[in-house]
Amino acid sequence: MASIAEYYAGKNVLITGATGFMGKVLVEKLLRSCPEVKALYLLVRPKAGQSMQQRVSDMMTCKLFDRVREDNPDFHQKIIPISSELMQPGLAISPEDVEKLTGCIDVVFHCAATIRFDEPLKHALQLNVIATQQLVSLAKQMHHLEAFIHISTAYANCNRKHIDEVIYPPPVEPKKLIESLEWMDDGIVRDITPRLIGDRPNTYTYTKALAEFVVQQEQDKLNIAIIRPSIVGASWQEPFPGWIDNFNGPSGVFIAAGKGILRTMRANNDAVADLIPVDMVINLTLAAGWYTAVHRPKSAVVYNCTTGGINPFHWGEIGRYIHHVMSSFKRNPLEQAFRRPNANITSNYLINQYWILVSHKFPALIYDLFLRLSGQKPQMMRIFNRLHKAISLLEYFSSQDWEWNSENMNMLMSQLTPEDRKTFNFDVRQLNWPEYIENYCIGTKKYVLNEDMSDIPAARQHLRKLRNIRYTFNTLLVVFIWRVFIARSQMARNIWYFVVSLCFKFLSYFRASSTITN
Ligand SMILES: CCCCCCCCCCCCCCCCCC(=O)SCCNC(=O)CCNC(=O)[C@H](O)C(C)(C)COP(=O)(O)OP(=O)(O)OC[C@H]1O[C@@H](n2cnc3c(N)ncnc32)[C@H](O)[C@@H]1OP(=O)(O)O
Ligand SMILES: NC(=O)C1=CN([C@@H]2O[C@H](COP(=O)(O)OP(=O)(O)OC[C@H]3O[C@@H](n4cnc5c(N)ncnc54)[C@H](OP(=O)(O)O)[C@@H]3O)[C@@H](O)[C@H]2O)C=CC1
Repeated sequence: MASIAEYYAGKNVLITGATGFMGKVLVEKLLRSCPEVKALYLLVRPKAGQSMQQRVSDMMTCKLFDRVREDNPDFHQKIIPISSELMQPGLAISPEDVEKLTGCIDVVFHCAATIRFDEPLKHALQLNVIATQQLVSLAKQMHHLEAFIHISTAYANCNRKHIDEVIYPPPVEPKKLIESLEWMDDGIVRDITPRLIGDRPNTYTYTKALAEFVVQQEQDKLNIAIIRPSIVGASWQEPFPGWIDNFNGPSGVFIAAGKGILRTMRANNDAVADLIPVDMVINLTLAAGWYTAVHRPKSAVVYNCTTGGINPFHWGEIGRYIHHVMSSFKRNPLEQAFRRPNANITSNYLINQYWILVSHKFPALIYDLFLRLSGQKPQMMRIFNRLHKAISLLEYFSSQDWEWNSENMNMLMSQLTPEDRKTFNFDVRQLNWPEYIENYCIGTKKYVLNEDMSDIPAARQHLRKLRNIRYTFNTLLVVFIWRVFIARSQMARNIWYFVVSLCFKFLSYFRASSTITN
């Protein structure tokens, strides 16, 4: 049987969401580890005043592609951008491009989605469900298509506690929902959204569940695999340890903690923190593409791409490793930190609220007061309000426990040759969590914030300055409180005199004993 790289040799691959976090890693890995792939057709839209050509060119110059560039400086010749806006009818692909794609594509990877937790339902439905439906229709017209790989999420069925590698009945028939939302204005849709999503936390997980069903409906006509990654984090090894380019999920939390802004977060200590590195997800995705095309399973195969059942890591452990995370940030500090990094995880709501008040709101108030007094615009309270909104949306995932069955992931691994197991490694048992988290933190600094590692001494100096400010502030606070007490209470005065006289006696004793020994 052909190895994975041999399978992709000479193949034309279509990728949606290639400009996104996972899509980019997929493109890079395909080019680097399957160098004989014929061409990658990327469905890209123009955005923020940039044409799709420009966006793809910019993407290929980014650091992620350094290793591919080294191996093959002409790699860009294999990339063929196709203009497409997935929210439009027919995905806004020109008839010539449709003809080209239907004539040559062998494998489709569908990564595009809106992953925002606060997306209005209509928008999430349009992109995550209707666009998927349209892509499936396009795929059915492809003459040589061997595999259709859909990227879902392990949380599509987060209303269940145990999640098997099956497609569950959808919360509502997608067709009916699409038809009924068509005539409703945005206000009505907003009002009925909580009723519709029911026991799911957001429109994202709800629409991803519907999308799985939409894909499954075509399992008789297409060879389908559905990949369900859990919380996708920075890369483990490839192309560089710690590569990450966004603020989603834990990345924003780590950055906010590293900047000394986030000091407390609620998580269930005993629950599994199901992180999975992006390179492992992509390796599994490519292996699933190969397996689907070669074995052509009769029905859609679902891969729960998670770590919890195999190499579990708990929020409580993050709590213990947090010193590791924080000391990593103290060794490699982020620039312009607000305070020294020192975050805590707690499962207790009241304790969390207390720390929010003392460690978030109070310092923000003081800082904003300082800004106002120095004639600047206050900003810290606004930043904290946004942080609290983001954290409140993430806490659903950090305060509960799920159990995913990942037998298909193990089955797939057993099908790989020893060589492929190394090149397309998704053996999560090999993950060393403290080392991974340390690289993740450094990655947020290097690749998300684009901070120069040579500026670390200055960042450390800034942390020392913050420490001195804290010591001075704390000393002044204690003296102030004590002064207030002494002025008002006879007992405080008595204690104060007692402590002072005790210190004096000690000093006299030590001076006397050192005079005798001399
Ligand atoms: C030490 C403690 C350690 C403990 C670790 C604990 C970790 C817990 C993490 C739990 C994670 C659970 C995730 C569950 C994942 C489900 C998996 C998936 O399927 S799906 C995948 C998961 N999906 C997600 O994770 C999506 C979740 N995110 C969202 O839904 C939205 O971002 C939002 C609603 C939270 C905020 O919306 P909104 O307020 O409108 O804000 P915008 O987004 O519009 O951003 C505005 C600007 O701010 C920028 N920026 C952002 N953060 C930071 C930062 N920290 N700093 C600086 N800057 C930051 C941002 O780049 C943007 O810049 P620009 O582009 O304008 O230049
Ligand atoms: N990140 C995570 O933690 C997890 C992600 N997933 C799934 O993985 C997949 C990829 O996620 P991720 O890479 O993190 O997401 P990103 O938000 O980084 O990328 C989304 C991609 O979709 C494209 N896209 C969005 N809207 C449109 C549109 N209207 N027309 C054309 N393209 C569009 C974006 O293009 P553009 O650049 O033009 O905006 C981008 O390339 C998603 O299906 C997600 O559900 C699953 C589990 C966890």
